[in-house]
Amino acid sequence: MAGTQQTGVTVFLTGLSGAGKSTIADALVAQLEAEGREVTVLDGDVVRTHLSSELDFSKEHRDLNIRRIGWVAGEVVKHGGTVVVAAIAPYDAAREAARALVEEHGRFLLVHLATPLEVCEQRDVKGLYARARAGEIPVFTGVSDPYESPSRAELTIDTSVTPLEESVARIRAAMDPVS
Ligand SMILES: Nc1ncnc2c1ncn2[C@@H]1O[C@H](COP(=O)(O)OS(=O)(=O)O)[C@@H](OP(=O)(O)O)[C@H]1O
Ligand SMILES: Nc1ncnc2c1ncn2[C@@H]1O[C@H](COP(=O)(O)OP(=O)(O)O)[C@@H](O)[C@H]1O
Repeated sequence: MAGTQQTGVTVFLTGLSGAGKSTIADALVAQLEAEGREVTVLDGDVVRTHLSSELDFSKEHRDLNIRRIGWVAGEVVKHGGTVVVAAIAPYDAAREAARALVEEHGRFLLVHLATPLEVCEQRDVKGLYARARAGEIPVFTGVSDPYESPSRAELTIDTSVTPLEESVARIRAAMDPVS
């Protein structure tokens, strides 16, 4: 019934490659599903395979990618759903545009994974930083392309000092509306 539908929410994880977006998204989704909640996951890598396969990593295409993610998230939230986004989303204006699309229909939590570049680079989960430093990837976020820190984030977490379980617990707590 429309009047009793729960308010939808989007958790938007932003940060450098290797900051911990996918790791935290996976653990958060596992917890939400264990609670019996269905979750729509919009992970940058997956979105770029299915929805944004023609896009490159220019500013224009990154912004378009994030606008698409924001629109899809808004559509899910409109119907009371829960969305977890994991995307670099390096530009503040695009993140705020995604926020606006979601907040037309429900709640939006921006989580800035502020893990230092040195730590992300040391992790180098996919070997991309080494390739970027070698000049094989000409525009790589944090190395040769900007990451704008959020002007407003509901949560800021540095995964080099915050255990995974604590990050998930903080985000999960922030998802519940203050009564
Ligand atoms: N040039 C360049 N810069 C940044 N990232 C790159 C690049 N090329 C490929 N990749 C891989 O693409 C993943 C980021 O995609 P996103 O859709 O999240 O990026 S964005 O939000 O549109 O900026 C990102 O995934 P994560 O490492 O999980 O962040 C990278 O694996
Ligand atoms: N406290 C932590 N929180 C999240 N990830 C961590 C933490 N400590 C180490 N890691 C590791 O850092 C890496 C983060 O990679 P990933 O989640 O793929 O980042 P992203 O999706 O932002 O590119 C993983 O290998 C993960 O195991």
